[in-house]
Amino acid sequence: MQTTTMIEMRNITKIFRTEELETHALRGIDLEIEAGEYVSISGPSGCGKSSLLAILGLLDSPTEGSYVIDGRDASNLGVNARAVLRNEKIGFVFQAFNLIDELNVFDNVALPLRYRTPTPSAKDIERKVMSVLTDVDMAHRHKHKPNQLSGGQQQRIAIARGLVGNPSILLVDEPTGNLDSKNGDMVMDLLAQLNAQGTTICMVTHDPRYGDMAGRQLHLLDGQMLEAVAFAGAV
Ligand SMILES: Nc1ncnc2c1ncn2[C@@H]1O[C@H](COP(=O)(O)OP(=O)(O)OP(=O)(O)O)[C@@H](O)[C@H]1O
Repeated sequence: MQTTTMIEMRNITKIFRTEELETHALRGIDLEIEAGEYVSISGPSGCGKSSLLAILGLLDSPTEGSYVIDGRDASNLGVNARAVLRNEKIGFVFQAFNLIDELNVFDNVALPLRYRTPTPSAKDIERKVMSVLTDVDMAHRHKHKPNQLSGGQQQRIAIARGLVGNPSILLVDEPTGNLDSKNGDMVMDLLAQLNAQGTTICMVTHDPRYGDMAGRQLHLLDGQMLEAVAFAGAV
């Protein structure tokens, strides 16, 4: 079967430097993620998970190393070029949902499309937003404000916002951290279902129960990949 490589990192290093201190957050990370994979990354506090996710998500650049996403070299892009590529290629889901309280569900989900140049037509935006809201079973709530929804529902809206631009990869950071176990399980089931339908997912979690749901589990320690355990899983 032919596969497409979505993520290709080689020897990624991240060093944070201040006048007195040098912190090696990532030490030579090699990472490949194929289209359709569901990968989890876990590890103890301070091991480099957020630093890696920030580079994967084009929020930060590495000190050294190469990063190709969906065939585009992102290793040495300036801030503006990185932002354009991020909008096109990356969907984010955060622990804290990060929805805008003043906007209704529809407008929250539409946001990544409205930042696009050229901006899609209103009709196109409506079609895409309602389609992803249907995928997460929240179309009936499109006029609600985030504070009128449960935590689990808010995270489903955040997932819809992550998916609306048809990204190459959905980056998910501790998606159940703010949820009770019932809502957490529901969000994890939704991610598994989206992956089964073809969405490529990379999730950072320190919860081993949820790491198990990914097709491949990676472990970070002191800025290095410990092991790569491959399962027949969802791929
Ligand atoms: N902006 C920064 N300036 C200096 N050091 C930093 C910065 N960001 C992270 N670090 C350091 O880099 C290392 C990795 O941090 P990172 O936040 O990536 O870990 P993490 O695995 O996400 O931790 P946690 O699970 O606690 O969120 C840590 O030693 C941290 O102190």
